Amino acid sequence: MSSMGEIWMGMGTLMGGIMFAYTMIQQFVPRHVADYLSAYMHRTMAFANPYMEISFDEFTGVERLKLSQAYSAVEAYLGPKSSKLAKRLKAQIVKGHKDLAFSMDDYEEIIDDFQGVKIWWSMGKTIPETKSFSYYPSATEKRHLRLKFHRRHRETVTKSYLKHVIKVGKASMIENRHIRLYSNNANQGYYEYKKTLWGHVEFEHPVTFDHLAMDPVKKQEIIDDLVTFSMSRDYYMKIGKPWKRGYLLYGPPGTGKSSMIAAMAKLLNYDIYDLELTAVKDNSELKKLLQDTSNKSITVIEDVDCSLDLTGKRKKKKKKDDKEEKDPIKEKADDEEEESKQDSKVTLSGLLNVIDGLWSACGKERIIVFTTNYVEKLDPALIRRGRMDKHIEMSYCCFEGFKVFAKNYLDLESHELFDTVRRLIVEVKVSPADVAENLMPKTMKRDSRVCLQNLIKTLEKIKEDEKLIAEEESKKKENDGLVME
Ligand SMILES: Nc1ncnc2c1ncn2[C@@H]1O[C@H](COP(=O)(O)OP(=O)(O)OP(=O)(O)O)[C@@H](O)[C@H]1O
Repeated sequence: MSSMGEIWMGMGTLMGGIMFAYTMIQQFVPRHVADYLSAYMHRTMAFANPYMEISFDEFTGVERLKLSQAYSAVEAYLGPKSSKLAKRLKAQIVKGHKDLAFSMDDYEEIIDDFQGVKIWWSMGKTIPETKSFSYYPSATEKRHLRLKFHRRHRETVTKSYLKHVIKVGKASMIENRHIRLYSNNANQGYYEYKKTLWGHVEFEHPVTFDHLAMDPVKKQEIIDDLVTFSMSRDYYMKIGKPWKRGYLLYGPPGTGKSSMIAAMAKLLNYDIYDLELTAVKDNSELKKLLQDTSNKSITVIEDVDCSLDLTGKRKKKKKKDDKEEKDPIKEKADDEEEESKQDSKVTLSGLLNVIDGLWSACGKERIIVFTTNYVEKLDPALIRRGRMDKHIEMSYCCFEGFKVFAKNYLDLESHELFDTVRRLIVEVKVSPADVAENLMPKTMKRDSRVCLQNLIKTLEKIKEDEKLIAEEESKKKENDGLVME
């Protein structure tokens, strides 16, 4: 009787023979026959192979541009195991951690153990065949993590082990999470491999709600609203509404709208997606971009009045330095950029669909924020309650707001400075940004007198500007009168 070893050897020779014959046949038979043979071959191989495999691709979606959450969770789960078990590792520095973070290198394998079941994990990648030579990695080079196990453990692996992997991985991702700031025009690299829908950086804005100078009652109301939203999963499920909320922040320049968004993200630990509408080609690109945002995120459209007009056509954003002389080359480049923006065809209805169309129900825990300096210019449809659930006016500070400034910046022993700042903020209504700009004694080690002088200069400039505006207006009125006569 043949031994087990002999049987396996025989099987091996047989499989090798089949493979050889299969390769030869493939070259000479018509395509549809080759496809049929290929499927048959795989079934035969699978029958003989006692192991099963499951793959996790790095990217998902039709165009394979969306980072797979399952892949990220598995990667996070395998991280500590890889650093102990793998022989070839990839190392990277992670913000906020002293130690390097390790992960498995390409084509490396480690073995995991779960309730006595052995699981092999390997890291692989697919490189598409390219005909031309390139120095740069291909855009379509995609990684995958693959696990292999004996098929008698199918139930254990698919029902328990994978649940365990995803749970542990997700917990580790949350623990090591840093807020990211995504932007849709940051990653338009020259090279194909660099192009993705969103580019991101770590979000390091230091502002929190404690730093925001505004009416404390209003501030607390906003905090409560945000926290309630983030904990209302069951409520949204019960009433059958997508778990999302819209905020409209409006008010004069420099009154803290961007700072408020940063404080919101910090409070909830959400990523920020800064959507530059003028860089979006059309409605379908807008949809793709929004579909590619993650849960627990804030999508921001700043100065929405400048990005889209009420008929859905594009408007030029007013350049600050219109009156300044410009370098002609830079001017040409700017004009070209502006023209390309004009080519984009995002419409008002496209934007409305993005906010409350069918697809928007796909994500969870999403906030959308519009900011504007001119709320009256916006189409009421865009900001009606239900779309933009909460309208927040950011304005010049009241006395309570001034107290936050005093706490943030002032040397409280300098009564002269204290009084001037109070007057500027509460009475003259200088924008918080202008005041903040001039009040940095703690950080900049400037003495109070310098701050005071700066503030007085700011005040004088404001008065001068006001005088100029008044003069221009009266001249215009006079001219209008002459024309009438
Ligand atoms: N309410 C505020 N509380 C504290 N600091 C503020 C406030 N408003 C403005 N600042 C200061 O002014 C700077 C600019 O403010 P910010 O960019 O948030 O204003 P904004 O309303 O978004 O302006 P814009 O409309 O011009 O975009 C901030 O970095 C901060 O230092």
